[in-house]
Amino acid sequence: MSRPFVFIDRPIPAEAEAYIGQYCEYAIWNRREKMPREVLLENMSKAAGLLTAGRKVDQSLLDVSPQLRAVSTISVGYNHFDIEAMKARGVIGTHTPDVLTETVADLVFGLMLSSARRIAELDRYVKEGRWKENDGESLFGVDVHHASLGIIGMGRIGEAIARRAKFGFEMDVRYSGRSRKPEAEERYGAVYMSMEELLKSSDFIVLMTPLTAETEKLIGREQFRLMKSGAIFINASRGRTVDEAALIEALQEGRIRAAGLDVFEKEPVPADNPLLAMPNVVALPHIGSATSRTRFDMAMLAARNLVMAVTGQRPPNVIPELK
Ligand SMILES: NC(=O)C1=CN([C@@H]2O[C@H](COP(=O)(O)OP(=O)(O)OC[C@H]3O[C@@H](n4cnc5c(N)ncnc54)[C@H](O)[C@@H]3O)[C@@H](O)[C@H]2O)C=CC1
Ligand SMILES: O=C(O)C(=O)CO
Repeated sequence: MSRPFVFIDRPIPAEAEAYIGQYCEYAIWNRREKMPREVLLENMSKAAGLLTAGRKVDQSLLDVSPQLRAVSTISVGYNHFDIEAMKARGVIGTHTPDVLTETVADLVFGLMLSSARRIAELDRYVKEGRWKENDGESLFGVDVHHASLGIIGMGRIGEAIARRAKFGFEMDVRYSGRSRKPEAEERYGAVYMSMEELLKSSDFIVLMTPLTAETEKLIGREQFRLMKSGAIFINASRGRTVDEAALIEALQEGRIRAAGLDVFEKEPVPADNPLLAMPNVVALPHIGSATSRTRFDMAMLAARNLVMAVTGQRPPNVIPELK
């Protein structure tokens, strides 16, 4: 039987590339710069599989990919997949859940601690030689331990955040969502409540949902108005789950104390985004899963998913909507 041809649209670890090479013919775009469209078109015209991390898989891509049977993304989020178009064409979509859960939860805690204790802001202050200006109180922050934490999106990562909150920081955890999560209630004492109640009562609010039609701009002007005065808002989900203009307004008006953001409406975030000029905003370049080990594990899992899908086996990580 001839080996399937797959296209890898970004550099990946040598081990993942070698693994794919054991089972498939492949081409790889091994450079950091933007791929010319002709390269994509040429490869997709014959590819049975695509390994990517965020490329839009929509009708226009499917139209130039007549042989395509599977797309494997090196991410747990798959909002770049047009699920209906993939379903209609019978294209399998896989992602990389679980392997990044703890790494992302660590980063969320980093954002919480940095926003509450002003770590990034005061790091700049010391390095700029301004320590001598200090009058004590102007450097005060707020405590993370024993504070209340509202998690919107109590999934894999949400639970890992709840575990750290409960056992590491003795926080009072609450969550909202479409359904109750009895394990999270039992293990972390998480209290289920409406989003409105959660917003009104939490010192920290962490957004950890996938981006879907339902969660797009889930947090907007009305939701920021409901938040406790002095609340800290953390987003490590996707930029578009938040109405960024409303977030900017809430910060400018001092309705909320601070924000910790790993994701933005537009990425890379433009240098003139007002959020970047705010000392009480911690801004990171979408690095939730970015540790060497986790990125390696994600690439290996995505490679396995791809190989299984294009060699006629059922990969373990087909996205739920396409199962
Ligand atoms: N910043 C980063 O680098 C990373 C961001 N992410 C984002 O985090 C998301 C979550 O990942 P996992 O926890 O693995 O997914 P998951 O599917 O285990 O959890 C998502 C949770 O959100 C809940 N949810 C969905 N719609 C909701 C709504 N309207 N209100 C409240 N809850 C809702 C779901 O019921 C589920 O419990 C990913 O889809 C991705 O967008 C994931 C990894 C890294
Ligand atoms: O996995 C994801 O969804 C990311 O955003 C990057 O790890």
